[in-house]
Amino acid sequence: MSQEPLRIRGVTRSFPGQGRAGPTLALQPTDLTVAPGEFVAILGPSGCGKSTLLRIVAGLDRPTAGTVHLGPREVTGPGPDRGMVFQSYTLFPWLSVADNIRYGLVERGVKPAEQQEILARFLARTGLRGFENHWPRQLSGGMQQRTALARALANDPEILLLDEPFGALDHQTRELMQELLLEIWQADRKTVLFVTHDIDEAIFLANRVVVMSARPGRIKAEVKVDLPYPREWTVKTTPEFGALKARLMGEIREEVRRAAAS
Ligand SMILES: Nc1ncnc2c1ncn2[C@@H]1O[C@H](COP(=O)(O)OP(=O)(O)OP(=O)(O)O)[C@@H](O)[C@H]1O
Repeated sequence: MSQEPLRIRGVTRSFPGQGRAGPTLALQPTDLTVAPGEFVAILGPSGCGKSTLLRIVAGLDRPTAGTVHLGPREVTGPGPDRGMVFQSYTLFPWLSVADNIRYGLVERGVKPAEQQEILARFLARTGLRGFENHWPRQLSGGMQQRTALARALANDPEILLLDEPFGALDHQTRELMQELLLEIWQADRKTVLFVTHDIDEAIFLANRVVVMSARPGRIKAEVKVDLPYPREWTVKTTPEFGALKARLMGEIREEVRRAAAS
């Protein structure tokens, strides 16, 4: 699928109150453009509306006001042009690894020979060769997320939407998954919008880090990450990485304090 820019314009979201509680304003008017092939990380404290914004881009939620366009098309619901991976494991438990990865291809009526070719490619790229007949419950958390990533990529979406995809993994597995994602991105340059609250993860992966304020969320800062690609884990030990980290820590600490005081 050719890639198109993502344009988020004036998107707000408030959730109706329940009982005596008033409505929750989750997102203040938000504008963001993501260019084709860019890797943008959205960083922010818990509850600042990161997932809400990503769900709106995915078409799983509707904004209270504002619009989202992928190329010329307005987003009004989910579609195969956007591939999503969530933090919680969302594989279909009744389908094998292979059938999970093939799911979107079967839905779209892709010919069986082409399905096999795509499946083989993404099993190899995500290191899952040999596990195609396993059930999700037989896989470690890291392998489940590899399968989820392969499932999203197999549909050749215009943009990948990743919501804390490694958030439930242990530290070592998380770092390996970051390297795997980076390898895939460096090879394909697929547009990525990646939500995280992990500063190191955001810097290591992204070209640009967008920092959100405490709730109600808005974009309060944007930091370009000029570290060259291909990146290896050793980049985390460089002074340039340290300087970016110090700057982003400052931005985030301010927001966490504000959130705790409110
Ligand atoms: N369906 C909903 N109904 C009511 N309130 C909601 C709903 N979804 C989100 N919220 C509220 O909107 C705010 C933003 O939530 P969101 O999940 O987008 O934050 P987040 O930045 O992704 O947080 P975290 O990092 O903890 O996942 C929170 O206060 C949350 O309670």
